[in-house]
Amino acid sequence: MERVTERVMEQTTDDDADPRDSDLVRAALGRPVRRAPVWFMRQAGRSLPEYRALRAGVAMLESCRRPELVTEITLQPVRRHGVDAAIFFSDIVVPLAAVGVDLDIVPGTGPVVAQPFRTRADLDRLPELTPEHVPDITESVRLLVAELGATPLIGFAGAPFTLASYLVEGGPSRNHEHTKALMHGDPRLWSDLCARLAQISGAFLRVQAQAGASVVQLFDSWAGVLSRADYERFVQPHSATALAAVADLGVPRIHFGVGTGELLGSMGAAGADVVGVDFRVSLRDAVRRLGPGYSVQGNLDPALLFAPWPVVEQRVREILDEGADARGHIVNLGHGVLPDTDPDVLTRVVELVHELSTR
Ligand SMILES: Cc1c2[nH]c(c1CCC(=O)O)Cc1[nH]c(c(CCC(=O)O)c1C)Cc1[nH]c(c(CCC(=O)O)c1C)Cc1[nH]c(c(C)c1CCC(=O)O)C2
Repeated sequence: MERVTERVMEQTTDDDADPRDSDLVRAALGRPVRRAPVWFMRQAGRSLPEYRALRAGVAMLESCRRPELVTEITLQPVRRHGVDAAIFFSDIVVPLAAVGVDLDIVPGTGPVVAQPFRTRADLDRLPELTPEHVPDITESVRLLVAELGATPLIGFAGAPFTLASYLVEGGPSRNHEHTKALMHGDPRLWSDLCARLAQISGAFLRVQAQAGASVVQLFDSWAGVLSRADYERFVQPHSATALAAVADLGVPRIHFGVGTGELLGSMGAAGADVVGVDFRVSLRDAVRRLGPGYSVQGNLDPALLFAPWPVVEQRVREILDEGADARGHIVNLGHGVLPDTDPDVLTRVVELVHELSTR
């Protein structure tokens, strides 16, 4: 643990109230932290009974558009676990629905698009996103930032590739065959589709950052199904456009995907301050692949949270130790919290990370 504490600075109380001075933001920018920041992807959601109670009878997409509900659901895991960040309660398809795409989030399945996108004419169903499409998002973020005080809010969007895969396949997909067929069969249309999606993602991130989110995360969850060559040719430029949309706002940018061990360097180069690492690659290897200019986020296997506590504890210790190789480390899972996770284990992980990384 020596190397973890070396990066930990003296506790200060002066400007504790500014989320831009939080350990999350500091770690993202490679600055010294008071203690290692920890939060969990999908921390707001089905693993919490208080979430299920609030959501009863309200459809997922509808719940994302009600500011009071969004605020309460976003705050639940912060209160319960004492995590170092809130993640905005929404979904990657919310901006697509906001511009008029006919889709639904089906429980147990995920986003389902009524008419899959396959032809140039389909682009007409994908107008650009303006802040006027999502006034409720601005309102929710403002309400949240007021409630959160010193705790930073992470805004997010889906990356063009992951969004395109839902639009082109029409729903979740194992092989992404229609997406890959379009990408390679009509590269012009693919590029135009992703350019439109990059505008939508970037604008959605910008709305959240301008309303007060302190950090943003671009989720390219399914990018790991691509070779590095295809990623760099067909995807990276569009993700770079989405990330560039908030470059002038000074909010650190996290870029995340699953199974992206071969893509980490290219995902960093798209314009990220932090690269998310899943549980397949050790943080030490990730840092080596990325080079010195990036912080890392990750990478506890969400399934390990079902193992006996000593296993979890040992792994958390290792992750903190490996993360110390990076200029900054945000402790997280390698992917989202699984629905049946015992919430008490998440709370224990937060306590352990804080205990181990506090001087
Ligand atoms: C691919 C993806 C989606 N949505 C998201 C991604 C990228 C992250 C990842 O890779 O896991 C991102 C997302 N979705 C949700 C959040 C909210 C904040 C948080 O992380 O806690 C975030 C950041 C809420 C949600 N999004 C969804 C839920 C579950 C809805 C419910 O409670 O009924 C939540 C809380 C629905 C959703 N939406 C999506 C899926 C695959 C699902 C699950 C479907 C299911 O198994 O029921 C698309």
